[in-house]
Amino acid sequence: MNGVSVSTIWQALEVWQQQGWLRALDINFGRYLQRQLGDSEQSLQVAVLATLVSHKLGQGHPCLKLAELRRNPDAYLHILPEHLRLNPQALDQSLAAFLPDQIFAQQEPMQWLETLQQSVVCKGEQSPLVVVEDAIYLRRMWNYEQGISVDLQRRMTQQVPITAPQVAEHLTALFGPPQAPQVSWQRLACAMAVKSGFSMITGGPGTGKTYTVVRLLALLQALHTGAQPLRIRLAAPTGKAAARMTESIAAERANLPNNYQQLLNTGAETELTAVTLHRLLGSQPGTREFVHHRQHQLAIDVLIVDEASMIDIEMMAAMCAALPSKARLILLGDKDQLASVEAGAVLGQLCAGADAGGYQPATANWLEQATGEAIPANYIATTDTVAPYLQHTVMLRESRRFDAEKGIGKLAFEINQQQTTWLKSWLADSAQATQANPSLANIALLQPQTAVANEFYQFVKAGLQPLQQSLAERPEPSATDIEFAEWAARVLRQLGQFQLLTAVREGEWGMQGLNQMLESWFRPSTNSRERWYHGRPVMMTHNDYQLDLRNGDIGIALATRPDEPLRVAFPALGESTELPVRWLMPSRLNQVETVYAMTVHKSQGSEFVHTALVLPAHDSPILTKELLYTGVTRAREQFTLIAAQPKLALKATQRRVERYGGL
Ligand SMILES: Nc1ncnc2c1ncn2[C@@H]1O[C@H](COP(=O)(O)OP(=O)(O)OP(=O)(O)O)[C@@H](O)[C@H]1O
Repeated sequence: MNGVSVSTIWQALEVWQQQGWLRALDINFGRYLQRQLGDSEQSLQVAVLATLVSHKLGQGHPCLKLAELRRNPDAYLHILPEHLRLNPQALDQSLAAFLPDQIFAQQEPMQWLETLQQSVVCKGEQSPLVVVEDAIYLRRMWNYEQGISVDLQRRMTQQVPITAPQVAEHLTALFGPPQAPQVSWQRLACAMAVKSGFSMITGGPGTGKTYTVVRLLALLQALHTGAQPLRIRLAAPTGKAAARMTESIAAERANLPNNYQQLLNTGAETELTAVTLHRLLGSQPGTREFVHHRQHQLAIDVLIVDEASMIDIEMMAAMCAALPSKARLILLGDKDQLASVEAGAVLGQLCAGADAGGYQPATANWLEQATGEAIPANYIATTDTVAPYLQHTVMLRESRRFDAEKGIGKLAFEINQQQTTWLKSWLADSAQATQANPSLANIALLQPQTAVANEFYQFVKAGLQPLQQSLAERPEPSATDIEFAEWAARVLRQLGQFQLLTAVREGEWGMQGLNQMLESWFRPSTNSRERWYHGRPVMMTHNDYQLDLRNGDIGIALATRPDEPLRVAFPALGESTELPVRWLMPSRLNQVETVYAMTVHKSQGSEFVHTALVLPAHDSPILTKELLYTGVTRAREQFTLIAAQPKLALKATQRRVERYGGL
């Protein structure tokens, strides 16, 4: 070893932990292994690596990549908290020598791999760490990845006895005939999904994922020859995504031809109400275990999961284990969105390369025969190397909601493609760009220099005005409970009309700072000190199984009659309940935060009529094209970018999220 000694590096890790830059959990894991191995330089090397593996896991990476650590220690380990990254001058100079770039400057961490591989912590089937090339995994993460790979390989090779002409006939009834030279990727997606035990349908907003899935459900039942209808379940990673899936499927189902609609009227078998994955698998409070697992699998034939970009590898592994090997798994989602905040980027990794198609001739042949569509030559693989997952993936390419040449669609497209020419000119003068091209009217750029600028205040005030109005339209005290609940439901709907999204949590333009400021602007002056006040919008920050509330669920505190306490209204749980909202006492809600502003991460799976994305005033590795794309595509009708430094949007567009993993 050369350069800084390993004990100095270990000392730096301890400093990071004291500063709160590293979780105690991470360093304790390193300490634990070191104690097992005894006092030596080698065991300290193992302890450093183990601590960093745990640290990366906390950031959502299933493994530590040594080549990345070597290439760019500061950026890769990303240990400084946001406020220090945004304001490096605030860093105590005595800490500068402990930063990753300094301590790893003359290290060759790859050489440490040998030590690690020789160590008992990597030997045997139960070892806590696993090394694969330059990647170091926690055993648990490695097992998840292996479990998922083996499971999906098996599903992909499952033989499904369905012939192309059978499929073609139904596709024509459900979608109409092929419209050459246009290619219907939706028809292709259905043909793909009925032929295989595992398939993925990826596409941006409004590309018809729901439209396709409803037809796919009908097609699956129509092709099924068993005595009983297929048992189909729908699920999504979050409560909100599940509720949206249920709603959009119910709406789209009404457009099916009658005979196909009837196939979906099978009562309990085709359960068209989507549930969260946690509920489907049966989560058990206080444990990682689910009611359903490999030894007690779900009694279903088909599982369709929406918003699959939010599935982390632990959940994916649990889902694969709980799904019978003969059951079909269909994942829907937008591969270009941010991945789950937990570890892994399952959909992004499995669908990597889907833009280019990558179909082997055999795959393309089946698809063409079953659909009558001609797959353009540029989507056929040009090499003999088979990309197995791509043989089970269809990307929907045409957005029905957004025109790629107009406003929100244009902005999302340019960011997603990492193209900066148009973006640069739009950022330089968005008003001029809209004047020259009125189809850009649903996107706007605001450049307030500080968050207290009047320009920003006026913007937010206008955005929240309809909500304030509906809060003021409280029924008279003599109104019935139902009338109060209906009013609360109207207020909740207004909450979905306008939403500020932030890239970061801390700082002037971070979620916390903005929420504090907006509270000071908009809370009623009568209770300026109370944590809870009439009109406080809140979001759950954790799952609460007792209250049946999920991380990300949104409610609002409302004062009803003068003699009643303040209560928080959340959307009702299902159609069976009488009231459109349910009321909870604030004292029962321990894990909530104010949500005038929410982070882009938390906004996944939601859409707002007018979405405003706020960028910080300084660059940060958090600003990536995935974050911008996810933020922009949360907007249904209007999008505003708020950036004191618009050029940061260009930097972000050029930066990608790196999530390493072996799927
Ligand atoms: N092939 C089609 N023919 C006619 N209309 C279609 C077709 N595909 C989609 N649509 C319509 O386009 C709109 C968007 O489709 P859909 O809601 O299925 O997209 P999505 O990908 O599920 O969107 P989201 O981003 O909300 O998940 C819907 O109104 C749908 O009915």
